[in-house]
Amino acid sequence: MPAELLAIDQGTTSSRAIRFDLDGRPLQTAQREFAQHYPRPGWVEHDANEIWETTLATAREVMSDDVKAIGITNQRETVVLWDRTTGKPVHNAIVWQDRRTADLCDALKADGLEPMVQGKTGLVLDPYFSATKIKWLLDAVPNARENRDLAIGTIDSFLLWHLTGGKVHATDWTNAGRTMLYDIHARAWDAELLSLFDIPEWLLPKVRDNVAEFGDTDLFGRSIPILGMVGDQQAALVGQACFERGMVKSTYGTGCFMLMNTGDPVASQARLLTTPAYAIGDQRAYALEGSIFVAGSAIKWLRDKLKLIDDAAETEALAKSARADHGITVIPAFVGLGAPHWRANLRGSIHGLTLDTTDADLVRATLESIAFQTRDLTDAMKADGATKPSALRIDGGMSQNGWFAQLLADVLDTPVERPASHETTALGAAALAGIGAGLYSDAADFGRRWQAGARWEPQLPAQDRDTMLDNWKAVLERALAQ
Ligand SMILES: Nc1ncnc2c1ncn2[C@@H]1O[C@H](COP(=O)(O)OP(=O)(O)O)[C@@H](O)[C@H]1O
Ligand SMILES: O=P(O)(O)OC[C@H](O)CO
Repeated sequence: MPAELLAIDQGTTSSRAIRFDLDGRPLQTAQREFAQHYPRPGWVEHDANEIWETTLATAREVMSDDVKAIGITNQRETVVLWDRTTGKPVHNAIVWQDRRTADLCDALKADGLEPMVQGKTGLVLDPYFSATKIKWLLDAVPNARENRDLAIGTIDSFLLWHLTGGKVHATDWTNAGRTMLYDIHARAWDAELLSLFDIPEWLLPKVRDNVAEFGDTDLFGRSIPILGMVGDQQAALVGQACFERGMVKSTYGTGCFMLMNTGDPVASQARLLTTPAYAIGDQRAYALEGSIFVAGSAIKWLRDKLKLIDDAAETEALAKSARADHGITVIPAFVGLGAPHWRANLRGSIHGLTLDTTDADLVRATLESIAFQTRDLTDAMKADGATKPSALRIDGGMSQNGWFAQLLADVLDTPVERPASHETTALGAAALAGIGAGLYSDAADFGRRWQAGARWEPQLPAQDRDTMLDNWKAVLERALAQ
C-alpha cells in the first residue's frame, strides 16, 4: 500500500488539510475560511472553536487509509486561552496582527528592556509576538493566573490538544520562539521573561523539536501519530528545501515573511528577527527573518474595500496595463509596519494621486509596494552580513502572479524561483511527519525532491531600478517621519 502524509495548515484566513504522496504531490486538498473579528481599530480576533471545527472538517475530508502520519503547521504568534476540562476557549484568540498591546511595548522599550528581550528571544519589542497578548488575556479573564483548569498556547498547541483528546499540551520550538517568552539559545521558557509579563509557566505547553512524537489521534477511525509540528513560515522554509546556509525563501500570503537559513543564530543589527528554523534529529538551524505584515491582504483590500477587482488574479493584467510612470507610491502600513521599521502605530497612505490616476495605476503601485518592502528586507539582511543569495524561492498566494514575480526579480536584482509544488507550507509539515515516520531518511532525502516550476531573471536596467528605489525610500522616509 502506498504511504501518504497528511498536513494540517491552519492559516490566518483559512484552515486547510492536504494529503500528499511521498514525492510531495498533493493528492487531495480541503479548505475552509473562517471569520475575522475586528472588535476595535487595530484589534484582530479569531473564534478558536471555529479554528478547530474547520481544521477537523478539512482533515476528515481528505483523510485516507494510507495516511501514516500527520504534520501540523499554523499561523504563528496567535494565542488561545482554553479550559482543559472542556477544551473550550475562554476568550477569542488574539491574532498576530493585533496591535492592542502597542502601548505596553512602547513602555517596555522606554524602560530599556529591548536589548534583554532581543538577546534571549531574537525578537524586537512589538505587539506582533505572543507575550503581551498573553498578558492582556490573563489580565482580562478573571482569576486566570490562579485557575489550574486553564491552558494557554499558540494555535499548534490548541489543535494538538484537541487532536489528542485533551491528552497532550505541547508546542514546538519554532512556535515557542515567537512567544517572546522562550530563550532560543538555552531552548527553554525563560524565568525572567515569564516574570516580566506575569505569566505562570504551568499555563504553557511543553516544547519539542519539529520532528517528535507529539501524540496520537483517534478522531479518524483509527490511531494515527502526529510526528511533525512547525510554525508556517518555518514550514515553508522546509517545504522549499532551504537546508543550506544562505538559502532564502519568501512567502507571500496575508503577510510576507522572508527567512534566510543561517545555521547558527545571527544577532541582527538591522532590526530583523533571529528565529528557530528547524530541529530535525541532530540537525538544528536558525534563521534571520524579515516579517512584513501586509502583502496579500493589500490585494484583498483592493478587492473587498476599494472594489477595483473581483478576483486577486486580475491584478496581473491590470498591473501590466498600467503606466510605468504612474507616479503613485503606496505605503501599505494598514496594521503598522513590521521589519525593519517596527512602527506599530503607523497607518497606510497613498502618495502622488492626480486626476488621471486609474484603477490600474493603484493596483500596480500596491504590488510595487510589496516588492519594495521585500527589497528593504534583503538590504537589512545584507547589513547583517549576509551574502546575496543566488536565488530567492517564493511561494504563497501572491507568487501565482507572474508580473509580481518578475518585478521582484527586477527590484531585488536577484533571480526568483517558484517551486513546482504550490503548497510549500503544507508540504513542509508533511515532510517533517514523513521524516518522523521514517518515510524519508532525513531532511536531505526529502530536499532532493524539490523542483523548480518557474524562474524569473532580473531584466530591468540598473538605472531604472535605482530611480524606483530612490523614490520609494524618499516617500517612506516622509511617512515614517509622521
Ligand atoms: N494572482 C494573484 N495576484 C496577487 N495576489 C494574489 C493572487 N492570488 C492570490 N493572491 C493573494 O494571496 C493571498 C492568499 O494567499 P495564501 O498563501 O493562501 O494566504 P494565507 O495562508 O495567509 O491565508 C490573498 O491575500 C490573495 O489576495
Ligand atoms: O497565516 P499566514 O500564512 O498569513 O502566516 C502568518 C504568520 O505565521 C504570522 O507570523
